Amino acid sequence: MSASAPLIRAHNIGLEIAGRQLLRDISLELQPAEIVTVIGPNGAGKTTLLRLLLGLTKPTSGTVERRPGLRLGYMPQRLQIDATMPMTVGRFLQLGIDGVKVADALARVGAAQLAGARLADLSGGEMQRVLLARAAARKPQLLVLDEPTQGVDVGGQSEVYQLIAQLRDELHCGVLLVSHDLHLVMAATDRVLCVNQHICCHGHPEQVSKDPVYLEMFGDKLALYTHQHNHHHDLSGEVVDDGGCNHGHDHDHSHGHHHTSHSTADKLDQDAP
Ligand SMILES: Nc1ncnc2c1ncn2[C@@H]1O[C@H](COP(=O)(O)OP(=O)(O)OP(=O)(O)O)[C@@H](O)[C@H]1O
Repeated sequence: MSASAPLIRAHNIGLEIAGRQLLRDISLELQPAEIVTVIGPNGAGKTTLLRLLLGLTKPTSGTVERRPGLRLGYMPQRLQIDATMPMTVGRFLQLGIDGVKVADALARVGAAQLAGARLADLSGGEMQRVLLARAAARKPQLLVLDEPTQGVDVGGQSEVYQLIAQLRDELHCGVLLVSHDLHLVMAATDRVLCVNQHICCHGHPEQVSKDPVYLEMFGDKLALYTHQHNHHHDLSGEVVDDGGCNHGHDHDHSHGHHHTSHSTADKLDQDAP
């Protein structure tokens, strides 16, 4: 593969475990310096997809090709830290990675002051920055981040996404991330893959956010982010009192479908990216 060839290419991959099809028919390419975000409901197979692409799990069908010698930086979904563990941030960054310059690695994520702090004392947002610093320290060609804003307060979440975009610009690496922060991630990604056992829809964020399958899957959730309603509207737009029950819904079109309808998803299924 040449320098402009995809970093990873998956062709029709699927995974079946104990008779259960966790993922099926997934084809995709990850390009250098591109930010790709995987979204989907809980249990949709997002983490499993990352593991297949990284080669941590072998697909039961299809093939995954990685660029030979591909340098990966992986930030897992969670890291359990024992509160009594005395390890400092600086030491943690050096573990298993040769020649890491701790000050540079932390400066890259705006956390230079944390070098001497104990890992167990970090706040959620500080911990995510340190994990990002560690993933970036290998100067990866592909940075893989599983829910990078876990434990980060709402105010800090957009900073994490800005930081990810900054790392991409600085390291010219591809970024593959799983996220539940729909409202933030849509602004900070080049391409979105909406997954629920298979790829339900994909494309540029503005395309995907108008896709009926996406709206069906996330319409309610998006409405929650944009505004909270404690009332409904009738067809002419007049407010109808519903007795003060706070549903957090958008207008009428978001009602009645909290889960993906596979029949619709399958009907609208598109070509792989
Ligand atoms: N090794 C395994 N053996 C059996 N089932 C598994 C295995 N790994 C994952 N699963 C199942 O596959 C499904 C998808 O899991 P996965 O962790 O990939 O979902 P996810 O989309 O990342 O979910 P979440 O948003 O909740 O993190 C789940 O139902 C999970 O229980």
